[in-house]
Amino acid sequence: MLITALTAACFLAAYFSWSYSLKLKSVNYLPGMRPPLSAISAFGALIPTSWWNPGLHWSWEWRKTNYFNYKHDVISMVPLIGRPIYYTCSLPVMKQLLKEEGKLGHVKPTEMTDAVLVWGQNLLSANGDVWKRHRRIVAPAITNETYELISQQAAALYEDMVRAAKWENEQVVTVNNINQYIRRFALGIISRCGFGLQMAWTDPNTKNTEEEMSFPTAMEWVATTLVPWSLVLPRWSYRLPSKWLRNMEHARSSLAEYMNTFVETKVQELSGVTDGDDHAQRGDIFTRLVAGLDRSGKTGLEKQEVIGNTFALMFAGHETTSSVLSATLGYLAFHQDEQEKAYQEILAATPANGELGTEYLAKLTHTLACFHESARMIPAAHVIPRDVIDDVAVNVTSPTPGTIVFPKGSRIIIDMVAIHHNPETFLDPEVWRPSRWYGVSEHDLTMFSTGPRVCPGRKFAQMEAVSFLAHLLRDWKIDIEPRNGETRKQLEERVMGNTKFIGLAFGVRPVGLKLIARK
Ligand code: HEM
Repeated sequence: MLITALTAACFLAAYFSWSYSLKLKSVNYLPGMRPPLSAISAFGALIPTSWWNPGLHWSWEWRKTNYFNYKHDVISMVPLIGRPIYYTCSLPVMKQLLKEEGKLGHVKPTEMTDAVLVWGQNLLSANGDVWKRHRRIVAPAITNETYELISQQAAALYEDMVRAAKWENEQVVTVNNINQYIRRFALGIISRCGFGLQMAWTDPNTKNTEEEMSFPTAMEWVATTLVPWSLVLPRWSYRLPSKWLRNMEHARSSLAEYMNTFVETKVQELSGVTDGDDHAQRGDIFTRLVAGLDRSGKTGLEKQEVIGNTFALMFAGHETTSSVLSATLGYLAFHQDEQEKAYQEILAATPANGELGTEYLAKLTHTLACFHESARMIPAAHVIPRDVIDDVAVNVTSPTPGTIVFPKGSRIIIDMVAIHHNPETFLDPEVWRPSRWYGVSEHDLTMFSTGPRVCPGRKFAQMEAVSFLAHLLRDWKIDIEPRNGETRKQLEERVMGNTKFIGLAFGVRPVGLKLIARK
């Protein structure tokens, strides 16, 4: 018995050592991490970052020293259990990989995009020709009219927020969790401007009973809980006797029903539109997507694809922007001089009637730079994963100039945290300095990626962020209270260094702020 067990153990050890040596060979023995579990496997991600397990947060936790002190453009992670992965902290490598990706045909790993496929194929998850068709229809659906709508709706939502929170007559307000307000604001903006859904600040349908769940609540559950957990949990588990799992299933089915109704209603609305009417051309994003339903072949979307894209845009469009906006407010509270600059800029741009339209927002370059700098410090889209379908060669400069070939079938993770904290690219990367974004061209706003799959919601996010900041900073000076004799520096490290995943977006944990009325 003992001999059998020992022999089995020997075989197992020999097998592991043989398969591990193959994995090392597959990455050409490129230096890097050799953990027991992959950082993006279900178990590896759930275990906190520590010396033996990189975990989901390794890139952030070790951001000051990663990639052998940023002396290697590309490293490999070869886990004992799980597939080997290349990671890069180099902006030039990212550009080489993504610039031509339409031609090179990289694909997004399905395990990492399946979670947003539940409602139908969509721009976020699709690859190849399917992606091209979705991109052709979805990206142009965000138009100048959308940006105009954002500036109008941001003003209305901001007023609703102040009223609902009863801040109107207050001189000083203490907010324990500004992120909550911003999340609701961002969901309100994408619902109203993207999909013409007049989501009120205070949800009248707050009962959220077993039978009925409101749209915002269902969206919140799905975006922050169902999507990330569905990467780990099997589908059947939603039927297990647990209130939490039941809620998740309830949220999924409620959202499916809402989205189905939205599409049906919009189809009926559009069926009343005569040929000469350009209503569909002028409409919000959703109207344009539904207008594409009738078409076929290369220019059309199926009903389930319209629903898939509706969800994808809602999802991609609110968690990311709200994460960066929360971080921006945190940084502005710590950097009073930069906040004052933004305030003066906003005052100078505000017309006599107080209305901030798109033309005034275009003048808020410093305010926008504060948003960009926060997106650099804490990138909401923290990784860009790709599988290459052919050998791909890239030029590197560190540790020595040369070429690295990623063999066909390999997985590469473009590490957005490391790219944005790499001192070779960003001088003093740990310093929050908005001026580094002054005059930077749209194509170099790295936090929105680059190449054909660059974020189509970039301008949407910028308009939304600047509109919100313009209203809030005009009315309130924001500050943050130290605790137990902390210095401002220590406080900043504690608050802004404390990050987590909100759904699939990366962001700062709840930030508590003091708002002091400007008048
Ligand atoms: C601060 C806010 C945002 C940031 C930092 C951000 C960042 C990014 C990044 C880095 C990508 C590339 C991901 C990849 O290729 O794997 C991306 C893609 C995407 N983003 Fe954004 N995004 C933001 C806001 C938005 C908004 C507001 C929308 C919609 C209204 C949106 C919709 C999308 C979509 C649909 C894609 C997939 C595009 C494709 O694959 O062709 N994003 N975003």
